[in-house]
Amino acid sequence: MATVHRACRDRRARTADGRRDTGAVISLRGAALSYGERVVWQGLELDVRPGEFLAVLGPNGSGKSSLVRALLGRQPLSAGTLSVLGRNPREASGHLGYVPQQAALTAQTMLRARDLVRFGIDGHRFWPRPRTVAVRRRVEEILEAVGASAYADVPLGLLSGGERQRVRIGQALASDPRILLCDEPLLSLDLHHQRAVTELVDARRRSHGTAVVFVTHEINPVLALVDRVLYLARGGYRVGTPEEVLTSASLSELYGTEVDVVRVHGRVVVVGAPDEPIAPAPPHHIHESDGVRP
Ligand SMILES: Nc1ncnc2c1ncn2[C@@H]1O[C@H](COP(=O)(O)OP(=O)(O)OP(=O)(O)O)[C@@H](O)[C@H]1O
Repeated sequence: MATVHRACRDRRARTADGRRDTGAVISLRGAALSYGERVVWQGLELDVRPGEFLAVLGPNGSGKSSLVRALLGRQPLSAGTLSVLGRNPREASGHLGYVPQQAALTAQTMLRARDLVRFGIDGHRFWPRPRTVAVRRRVEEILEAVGASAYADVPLGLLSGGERQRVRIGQALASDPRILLCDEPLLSLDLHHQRAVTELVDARRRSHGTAVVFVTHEINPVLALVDRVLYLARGGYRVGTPEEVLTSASLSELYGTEVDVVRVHGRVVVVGAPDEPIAPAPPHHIHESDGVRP
């Protein structure tokens, strides 16, 4: 027995690529992602801890969704290493919950919230799936947890954007993930639904220690919840608490142009940040100490 424990301890002590385990559920070292000649980001050093809420910000085309795809094991890095739960991201994908960007659904779809959540539990199995009492009970629990019980049997195409987003979060949570990846889950939601969605995600990470990587264009709806911000722009990045990263000095340096960060009534407003992707800065722009804040 003691041998087994020691073996487990030893396995935990090292990550898949032989580095000492820091307890991080996501670990990127010297990571770069390119499409052909186009370098999206590079030199990325990042550890995400269990239960941490990391918001990923940046202008259009800065590589936020590409990062999510890399974490899902769907997009290889062009340099550096990425480990998810101490493994290759593909091997860890069963422990990840993913809330994709809002996809258009036809009003004709007959799929219901109940079906989508069930796919989250047993979607990886081939049909026919046994509808066990345990699965049915779990579906009900999740629908209840995300506040979707009332419309569990309504075709998804007839639900509002906010209702659908609750169901998607339910689907992502159904497999009891250790990491939740959310790609712009607040897009096109009104303030009330934005709050409901962010509270659901926050409750999950507090109750289960699920790490959250939350891509968003708009920091304010999650500002009070996030532990750290990863801000991608111009091929580089900054990472740290919102107070560290969302400053005029930090973002001006990252963008290579003057950017003002103003705080008004508890909201953060970034003024002067270019919307369009700018050519990445040359590699020497990224300092070793950039953004690597414990
Ligand atoms: N499969 C691909 N092949 C080639 N280029 C790609 C591919 N996917 C994304 N890109 C390009 O990589 C860059 C980063 O795209 P990505 O979707 O990751 O950015 P983003 O920050 O999520 O953007 P947005 O905020 O607009 O959703 C963009 O310039 C995009 O056109």
